[in-house]
Amino acid sequence: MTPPPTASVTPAATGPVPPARPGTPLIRAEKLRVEYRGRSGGRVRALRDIDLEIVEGETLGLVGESGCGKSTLGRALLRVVEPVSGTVDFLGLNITGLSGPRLRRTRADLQMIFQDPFGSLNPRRRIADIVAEPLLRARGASRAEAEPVVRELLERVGLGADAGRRKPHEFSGGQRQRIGIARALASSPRFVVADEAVSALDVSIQAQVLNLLTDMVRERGLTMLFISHDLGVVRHIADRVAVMYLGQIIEIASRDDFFAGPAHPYSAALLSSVPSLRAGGRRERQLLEGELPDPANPPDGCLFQTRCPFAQDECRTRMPEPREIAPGRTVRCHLPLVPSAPPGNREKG
Ligand SMILES: Nc1ncnc2c1ncn2[C@@H]1O[C@H](COP(=O)(O)OP(=O)(O)OP(=O)(O)O)[C@@H](O)[C@H]1O
Repeated sequence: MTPPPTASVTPAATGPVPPARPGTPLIRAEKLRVEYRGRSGGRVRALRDIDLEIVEGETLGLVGESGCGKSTLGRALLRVVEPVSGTVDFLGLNITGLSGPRLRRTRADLQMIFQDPFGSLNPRRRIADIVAEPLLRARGASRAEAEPVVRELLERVGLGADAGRRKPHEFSGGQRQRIGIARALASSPRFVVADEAVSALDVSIQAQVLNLLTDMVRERGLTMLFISHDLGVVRHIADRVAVMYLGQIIEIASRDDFFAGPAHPYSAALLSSVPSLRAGGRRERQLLEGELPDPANPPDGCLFQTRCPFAQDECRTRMPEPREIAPGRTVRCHLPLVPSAPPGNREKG
């Protein structure tokens, strides 16, 4: 296999980035809180003290209804959105306090693929300049260094090296998303957030772009947070799945455990809304009752209790803490649908 193109670049001001070590923590969020001013004047807690670890080489799928905080989490991990409190560590370095050139150089390792290729590509610029930008700006590469990297990337994403001379309007939606992928990978990042990266595309094009993305992520050993409302796509691409509800991660599990039988009633309702994904033994559709609460005015106790068919008194008064019910499987629910593994099994890991 040809190694991925890399420019000869200046090392990050944070020091040379250590080599990839699959399975070790790459990104860690601790008590990450982000708030916005709500329409009614109240505070919307978009992220409620999120604790999350993403290990090197994995793809974590992030799902949940619109407005639950998925994009905010992706952006906060990349330091595009500033947290009110909490920290983000990248390879053990707290990047929450970085600014200026140190932040800029760290950003070379942390890139984003956007949902809307139209919105994220400047219509007046040539594709070669758009793709080269992260390499020039964040890695400090020269134009001469960037040129072969960009040509190789444009070929790799299936557009041909000459695509660099053209402008975004000359390409279809799927092609523009390929340009978005090339741009995100130009600076040889270690971590990529793909935020609804294929949602705006036709289904047939979605599959092609998704395959390209997964191939490139695998080839380069990248770590990815894959945000999507489409559970079918997440099952295809993710190693683990995290589910968000009103700014909290309410379940996190391996892809296989999750799709075999989700542990949180909210996850179960999300899954049961997709006929082809209904988990074994729970064939009936479990409708989500009621409206998503106003995030500026959330309920007491468990945030999901107003819509949960299994809610008991305790759920209405006490917020459940995250609980590890099996190795690598955490749920924030007083009454999870999947019983805790007996201690013997848990130790086997
Ligand atoms: N710039 C902003 N100003 C005010 N409120 C915001 C802002 N961005 C997001 N929010 C609010 O924060 C909450 C989380 O939004 P976010 O976009 O992160 O959710 P999401 O799960 O990604 O939704 P979607 O799937 O619709 O993109 C929502 O209540 C949203 O209205």
